[in-house]
Amino acid sequence: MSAYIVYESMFGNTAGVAEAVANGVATCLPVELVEVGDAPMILDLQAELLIVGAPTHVFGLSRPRTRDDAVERAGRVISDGRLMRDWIDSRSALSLSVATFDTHVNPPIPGSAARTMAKLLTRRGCTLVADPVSFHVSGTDGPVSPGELGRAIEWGASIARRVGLHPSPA
Ligand SMILES: Cc1cc2nc3c(=O)[nH]c(=O)nc-3n(C[C@H](O)[C@H](O)[C@H](O)COP(=O)(O)O)c2cc1C
Repeated sequence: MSAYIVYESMFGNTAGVAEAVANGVATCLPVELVEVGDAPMILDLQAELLIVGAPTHVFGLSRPRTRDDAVERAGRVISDGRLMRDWIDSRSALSLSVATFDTHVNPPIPGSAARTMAKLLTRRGCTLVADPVSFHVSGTDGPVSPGELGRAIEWGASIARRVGLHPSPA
């Protein structure tokens, strides 16, 4: 059994949280971490557990317009290719175990990329193995709020333990 973590990130905060989640998962399962623009097609994934992470943009997942706003703000961003919503948007049924996380400003405002991704993936037949979770950043550009990277490591480890101990039936 192995895990794949795919993330989208403009300013680097979600990338940092994804790395922390990967460190947690790696305590139990082999794991690969990849930016969404470099990920294989979702249908071709050779993993039993898929974890996806993205920044919350305008109450949900990024769109071309919100990506442009991030570029205007930062000049350069990490994710400048395929959108997470397009990567997830497979027309075929999927049967992966999935968990979703996002980054989100603190104090929180309504809406969550993690919940949007969970909805898109379960609609395609994936099974959620944990409730969608948000990790906080201190402002639009970050940094990740104190304690959140530790929480991300523990979240990754808890999912890997759960899935590793109770693999879904073949
Ligand atoms: C265009 C844009 C829209 C955003 N909309 C929201 C929002 O609706 N809710 C929220 O909590 N944060 C919002 N944010 C803040 C992002 O969630 C924050 O920039 C992100 O967590 C940083 O992650 P990253 O460094 O991986 O891009 C927005 C940021 C941008 C650039």
